[in-house]
Amino acid sequence: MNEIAIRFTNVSKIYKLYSSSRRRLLGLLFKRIPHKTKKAVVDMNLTIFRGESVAVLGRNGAGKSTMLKMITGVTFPTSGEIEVNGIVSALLELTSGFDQEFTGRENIYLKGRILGLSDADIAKLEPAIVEFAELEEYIDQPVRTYSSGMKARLGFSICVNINPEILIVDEALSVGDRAFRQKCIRKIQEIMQGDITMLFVTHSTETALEFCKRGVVMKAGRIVFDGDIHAAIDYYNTKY
Ligand SMILES: Nc1ncnc2c1ncn2[C@@H]1O[C@H](COP(=O)(O)OP(=O)(O)OP(=O)(O)O)[C@@H](O)[C@H]1O
Repeated sequence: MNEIAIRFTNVSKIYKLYSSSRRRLLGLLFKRIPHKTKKAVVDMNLTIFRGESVAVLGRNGAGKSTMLKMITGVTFPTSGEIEVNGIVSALLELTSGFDQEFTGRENIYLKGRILGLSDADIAKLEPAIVEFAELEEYIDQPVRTYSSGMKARLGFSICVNINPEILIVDEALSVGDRAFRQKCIRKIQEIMQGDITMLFVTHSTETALEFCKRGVVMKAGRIVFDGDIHAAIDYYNTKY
């Protein structure tokens, strides 16, 4: 039987919009503070099996990032349930969780621990992480001395070298210069040869076709198509 990697059951996410930061703060304490609501994800049901590579297509504001953030635990559903089985690595906010005063090496341990790895496991992965990030000279300097590209390279390198079981990629991601981006794409292709589950948010149907076999099309928070990637792209291009 196929193993479930990710399952959404009747998941909705409703954001509350307040007219000022003061009201937003009060809104955390009192339910009655006036606000508008935005349904970012509406009653979503979706099952992704281990080893599947799924593209999520949809225009700006369709709810794609909200869906990913709920998988990684950055935000929580307002209602419904999300089941996630496996170590998740998200190429979304690559530098989140870094301590600017810590060195690159110390941050590898910091982020590795956040991702649930033991120090012994991280020690084994450390050389590959440093090498891939091309930060040998700087790895023992505080991260605050890094350029934004260097930080992103370190973040990317940690995410792809920890042997994730579920990889979440947002194409908005731009890591370092062109040569490094090519290297990232090759690395993603390489880890996709294994038994990894991948979720790929993209506006590019070409990229979706290159990486994914299944396509989910989202519109206004709902899944409007789910199936073979060719059919999903056809739906997105002609019926969306
Ligand atoms: N923190 C938030 N507070 C309020 N509204 C939000 C928040 N995050 C997202 N939204 C709203 O939820 C809706 C879905 O946003 P989301 O970022 O998930 O869309 P998206 O499909 O990822 O878009 P894009 O392609 O532009 O990245 C949008 O209308 C957005 O304005």
